[in-house]
Amino acid sequence: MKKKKRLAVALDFTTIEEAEKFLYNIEDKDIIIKIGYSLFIKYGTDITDFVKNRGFDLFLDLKLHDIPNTVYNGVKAALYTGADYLTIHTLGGIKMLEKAVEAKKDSDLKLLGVTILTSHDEKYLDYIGSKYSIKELALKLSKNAVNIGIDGIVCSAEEVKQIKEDIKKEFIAVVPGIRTEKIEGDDQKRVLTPEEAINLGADIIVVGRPIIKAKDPNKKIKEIKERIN
Ligand SMILES: O=C(O)c1cc(=O)[nH]c(=O)n1[C@@H]1O[C@H](COP(=O)(O)O)[C@@H](O)[C@H]1O
Repeated sequence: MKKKKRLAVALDFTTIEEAEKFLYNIEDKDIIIKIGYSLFIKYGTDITDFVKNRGFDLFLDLKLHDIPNTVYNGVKAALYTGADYLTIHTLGGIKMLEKAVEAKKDSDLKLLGVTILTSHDEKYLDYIGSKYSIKELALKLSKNAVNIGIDGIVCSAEEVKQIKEDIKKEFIAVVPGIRTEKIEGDDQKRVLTPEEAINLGADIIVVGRPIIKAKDPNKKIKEIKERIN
């Protein structure tokens, strides 16, 4: 059986040259590469093809959030990239999620429903007028998404344990907001370490800056993998 990859590296560069240079130097192929829209908007399938052709699993992070018909077409379009994973916002609502599931149909694409971004803290609840706590809201959104047929959810390590315990159906729990040390002026609010996230139930952790800005990214990948295995 194919070994499950537990580390997704967020390739949050702004030019394809930086991304290519980074990937040429990466020794470990046993990782997932996440491409967000900073690269995808500019380079489209040039960047996704590059990731696939180098043998990495492709995590396309477009966080779709729109009317159902537009998201349906967006998911259909994403299928052409050969992505293994694609993010959509669970806050987009039930109809939108249903259309996303319909669009991916029998393909191998795994849809990941983002719950509450790891850069938010409780202040966000006031902003959206939620009567729920972040934990409650993330759980509610995850349950809806998984019931509709979304393959996985994205949440912080703070919520993942309860979400894993409360949802009986099988799904993938993806956890960003991972830190090995403090980053000055960090925009992330709900963060934990790689091993904490995995011990709390994450199936995949997403790590960006701690790896791509490391002096030696290969060493950092190795260190994180040792910490989660
Ligand atoms: O969907 C995501 O990947 C995502 C969801 C979320 O709640 N928080 C979050 O940080 N992410 C992404 O995960 C990556 C985290 O990067 P670092 O904060 O640099 O480790 C970024 O590419 C974010 O866009």
